[in-house]
Amino acid sequence: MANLTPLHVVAGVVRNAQGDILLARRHVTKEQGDLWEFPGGKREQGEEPEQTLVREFQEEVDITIQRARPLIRIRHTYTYREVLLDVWSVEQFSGTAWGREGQSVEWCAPHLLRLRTFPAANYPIINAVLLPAIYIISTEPLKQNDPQFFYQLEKQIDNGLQLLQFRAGSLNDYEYCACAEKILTLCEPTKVQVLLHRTPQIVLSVGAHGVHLSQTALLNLKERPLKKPLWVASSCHTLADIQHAQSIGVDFLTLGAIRAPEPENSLGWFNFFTCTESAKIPVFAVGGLQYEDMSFAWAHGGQGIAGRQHLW
Ligand SMILES: Nc1nc2c([nH]c(=O)n2[C@H]2C[C@H](O)[C@@H](COP(=O)(O)OP(=O)(O)OP(=O)(O)O)O2)c(=O)[nH]1
Ligand SMILES: [Mg+2]
Repeated sequence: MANLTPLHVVAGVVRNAQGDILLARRHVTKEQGDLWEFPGGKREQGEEPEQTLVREFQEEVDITIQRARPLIRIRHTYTYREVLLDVWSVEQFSGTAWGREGQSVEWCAPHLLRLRTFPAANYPIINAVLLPAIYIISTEPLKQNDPQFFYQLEKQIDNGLQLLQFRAGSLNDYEYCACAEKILTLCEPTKVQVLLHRTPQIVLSVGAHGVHLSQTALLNLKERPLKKPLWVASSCHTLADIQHAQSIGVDFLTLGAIRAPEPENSLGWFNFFTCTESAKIPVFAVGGLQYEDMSFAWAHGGQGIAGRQHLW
């Protein structure tokens, strides 16, 4: 008889001082043999996921984990079993990694992760690894050369901005493109990824890093509008939106509003969690959030938080 409970597997993403990520190569005789993986293994009875993570890292790669936080949970059905891959981001560890079970281990630069062959469940996890925990949505510039807007942008870049969505409903396409080009120039030295809340054609014409689709734009699409490695992100409000986003190959999404101006329209953390549990791609919480909400987002299966009022 088929086993209906998914096999709970806890794995960890560890970065060294250069930002490279620890990978291990699964033994050729194991399930998913000869593929690269994030070290980890099956949760044993009575263990909390964090205890599994600590034990598996000790057993497999001789690393002692001091602090970790949830990154993403993905359910994947292999022919032999459904697996719940519970992936953690390791924030503090000690020790020097080596393959205690005879497996190869390697530190891999993030931009090379997509070139490695992993088990099928891992592909959305790679996006979660490549994305930061904060997705900043810009405020509206008043005009194409709004000095206050660019001052704020430079401040954000100095504060470590990594992922930006440029939103400016009041600018026409010409003004929007001029502004986007200036943003891209300012963001280039620190490799900030800039997604445009406009058409995929505009993304290609100005050389941005991807598109952010509104819920309406998402629902009108039948296929992914840009090729990888450009990002395709979208705004979602319901589980049906999420399923559509996944069916066309969206890379990540924002889900909210967690706290809407009218409380009766708020999604809330419990509903957010229900959605992230069935989602197979990274989900940012959005809507009335502040930096202090980050640990709630992580605890409820989110990649992190997105927003503008309080974050920009
Ligand atoms: N550790 C790990 N397992 C993964 C990844 N991706 C993925 O699909 N899996 C699957 C493969 C296996 O079916 C399962 C993990 O099993 P495992 O063989 O690592 O478990 P374990 O360390 O407890 O090994 P063992 O004691 O059974 O030998 O999860 C990943 O990135 N890391
Ligand atoms: Mg293992």
